[in-house]
Amino acid sequence: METDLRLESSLWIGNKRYRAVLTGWHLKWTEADKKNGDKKTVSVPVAEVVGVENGRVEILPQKSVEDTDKDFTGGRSRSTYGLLWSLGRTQFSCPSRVLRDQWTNHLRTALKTHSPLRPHRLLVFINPFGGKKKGREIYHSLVAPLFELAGISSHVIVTERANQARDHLLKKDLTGFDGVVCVGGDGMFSEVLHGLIGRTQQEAGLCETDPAVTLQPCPLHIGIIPAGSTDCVCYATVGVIDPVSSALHIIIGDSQPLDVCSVHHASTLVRYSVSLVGYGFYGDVLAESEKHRWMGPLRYDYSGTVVYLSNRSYAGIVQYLPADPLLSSPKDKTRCLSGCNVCSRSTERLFPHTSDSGSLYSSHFSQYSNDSEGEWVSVEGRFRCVSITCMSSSCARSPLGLSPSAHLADGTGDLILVWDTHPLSFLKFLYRHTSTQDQFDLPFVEVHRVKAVRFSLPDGREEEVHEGIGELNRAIGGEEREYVDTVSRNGSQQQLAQSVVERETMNEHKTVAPILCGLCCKKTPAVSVWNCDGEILPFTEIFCRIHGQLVRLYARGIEDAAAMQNCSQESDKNKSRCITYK
Ligand SMILES: Nc1ncnc2c1ncn2[C@@H]1O[C@H](COP(=O)(O)OP(=O)(O)OP(=O)(O)O)[C@@H](O)[C@H]1O
Repeated sequence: METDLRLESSLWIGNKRYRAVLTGWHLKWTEADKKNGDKKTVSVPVAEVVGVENGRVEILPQKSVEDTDKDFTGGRSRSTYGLLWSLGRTQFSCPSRVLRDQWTNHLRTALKTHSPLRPHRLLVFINPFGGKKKGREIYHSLVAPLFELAGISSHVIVTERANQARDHLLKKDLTGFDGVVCVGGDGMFSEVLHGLIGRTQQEAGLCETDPAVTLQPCPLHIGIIPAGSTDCVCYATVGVIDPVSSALHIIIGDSQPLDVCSVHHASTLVRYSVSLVGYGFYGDVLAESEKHRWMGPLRYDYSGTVVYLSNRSYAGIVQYLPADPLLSSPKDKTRCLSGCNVCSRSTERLFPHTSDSGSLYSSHFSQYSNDSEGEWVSVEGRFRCVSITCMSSSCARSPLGLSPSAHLADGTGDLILVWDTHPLSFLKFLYRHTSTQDQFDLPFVEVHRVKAVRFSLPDGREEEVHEGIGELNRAIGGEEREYVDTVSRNGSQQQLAQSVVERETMNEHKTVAPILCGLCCKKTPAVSVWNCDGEILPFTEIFCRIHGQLVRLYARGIEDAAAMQNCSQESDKNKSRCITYK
């Protein structure tokens, strides 16, 4: 194959002549008319080539093609500044049309054979109302031209209602698609996540509601084009919120596996989460912010302040199944970066070298069997917050995230327990999320790497909750309906019997919390609510299980920013690497 693909000839970039060689894995060109010592060579991995087109082509901000006989244009993804990627464009001129056609054909074949994970056909969902309502514009002006250059055909659906993307993925024919792209924020990603996981389990004949069932990983990749008000999943998996960088990761077929946490109540699957499942402070902030949606993104700052000032802690029993401490620790001060060793070892653990994935999954499942029940650890007390996160959950405001050493794909989550403490100490904990100081290095904070977590209320809480229900209804009338809506709107899957959820929801009101009623409430509520990736859960007592590498994103994780920075400076020194050549 290497020999078939090899092509070598003189090419011109501008008025300089180069000796160009395509080997299959690399396209290289070296200045031809210089003395040997002065000759510079540019080497572009074929895996980074976005596409090739005949003629002199401009791609961004607007596509234009000057159809000439002897030119072709190559686009490649390149890191411009740290984690930000952009399109590098090179215009080559050949001595003849025949040679030009040979080059474009060889390059296209090399892309097929040496970069096999590239998508050819994508299903794209655009939420026109996400974030600043610019989803459509972002996709058509920044992303679609790149997909076109890469020869990717996309079927675009602009959503007309919430959950349209999820329902489509659950019910419609997905044959021929390599991946699903969501243009929107975390809510839109969550829809696609639920749709794809549900569809995969349906097809495998698996029951998602049972936490003991080992779920099938999704065959389709998910791409995220950030266009929401919160784009945490994109930030934590790409390292930057930039539609062009994300589009380039999709085009070159980068693949980042991701752990997913399933949240269950009794025998019901409530939701899937990849980021935060948080009780106490984070639940209260979300509940409070829902009352002030009219404030826009400011509502989170406002609600955070209100909830902080209300100085609440909640009683609870937390049981957790620790992960193997020999593999990694949430306090080991490492970061999960591209090509992470911990995640790679986990891949070997979850998917040993055999095609029999059924048995592999059952071996993983044994960790949850009765044999491991003895390993459960139980703690009881009053907590400011209880959080479970499958990833660092870094975002622009908290660049290191809730758990800076968490891994994207090691099959574990981090459980963060913040015990009741003095308000100023808690403020210190919160503040440390915005700095590089270690938020776990505080006496009232515990962090554990876990495979599963159970949360329950201590005995006797039930009565207190009953008393609180009146207050709840007075403070946030109609909340009961809202709970049911939340589950049916965002809750897991079609096959979750709605009636079960509604019945459970009604029952749960006997035990579930009066949610936050702000500073106006004289009595501290007995229980908080769970914030699950930005949605309020209708149940207090939950069971969470981490599913290793259940989905794959078109991303490559966080590249080492320092290394990338050096690379970028090097490339600036050598202008020929910033390819815009003729
Ligand atoms: N056409 C639509 N109309 C109304 N809601 C929609 C539509 N399409 C998707 N949604 C829903 O909008 C919600 C928010 O979308 P998204 O995450 O894209 O934006 P966002 O601005 O980041 O949202 P938020 O800040 O509320 O999380 C999602 O839960 C999604 O289900």
